[in-house]
Amino acid sequence: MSVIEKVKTGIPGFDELLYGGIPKRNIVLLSGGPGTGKTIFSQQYLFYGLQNNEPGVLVALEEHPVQIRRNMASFGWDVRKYEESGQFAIVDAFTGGIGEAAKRERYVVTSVDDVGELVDVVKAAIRDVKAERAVIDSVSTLYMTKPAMARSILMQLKRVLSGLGATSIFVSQVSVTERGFGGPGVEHAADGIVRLDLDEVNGELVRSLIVWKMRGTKHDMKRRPFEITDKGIVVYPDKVIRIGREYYQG
Ligand SMILES: Nc1ncnc2c1ncn2[C@@H]1O[C@H](COP(=O)(O)OP(=O)(O)OP(=O)(O)O)[C@@H](O)[C@H]1O
Repeated sequence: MSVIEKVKTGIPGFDELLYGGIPKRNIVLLSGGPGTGKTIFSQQYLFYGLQNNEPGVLVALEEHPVQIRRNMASFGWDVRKYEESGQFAIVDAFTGGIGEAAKRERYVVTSVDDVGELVDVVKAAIRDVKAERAVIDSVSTLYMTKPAMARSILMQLKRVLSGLGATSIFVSQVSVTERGFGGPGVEHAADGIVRLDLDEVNGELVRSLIVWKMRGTKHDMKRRPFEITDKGIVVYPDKVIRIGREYYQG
């Protein structure tokens, strides 16, 4: 019997929900509304890899690479030395190559509407650093204006990343009230879905997550609370949370 290799996210409390980690080469859709912690979760996943000799690539579509390095450093995740040693790369799919700071970026996608160009640059970055982990933040940006293309865009990226051996998180933005994870095209194409939520309970915002699907492993089926601290995300795998979300989302 072959045992499926797992990739530890390193997020305290989370790997237990997956009985060890994400099955290798899976594409995990990390879905949630604004401010739910998707970016922090995915950056923590990459940095844990770097600390454990697993190179990574971050495809930045939502924020300037300069801002990403700064935000990561604020959690103690300083990626510069890993960029210098060739174990980490940020693909700049944000600036379009415009601006002084953008000129210093090594991997730049000039037209985000051109998925072919994006795929080529991502491929080069993955090969150069020999990435075992990849994050796209966010995939929603790629098909916001052309939802009919969502599935084919996702499949192209999946083929490249999974084919090159990377285990990936695709950040998927959904609106606060949306019950889904980013549309049927992507939800079925992804190997896993993790949903992050922020809900008002008794006048207070409460964070929780649920593993909706994960090909290649059994997984926890309960809604678990988590927190964001100065060191990143901490999940409480032994606590259950009920948020009565069905009331307003039926
Ligand atoms: N040092 C910190 N300590 C505690 N919470 C923090 C800290 N830094 C950020 N946060 C929380 O994390 C949230 C931002 O998380 P993140 O950027 O990962 O969200 P996101 O799901 O990617 O959102 P969006 O889709 O809007 O970009 C902030 O709104 C804040 O509540």
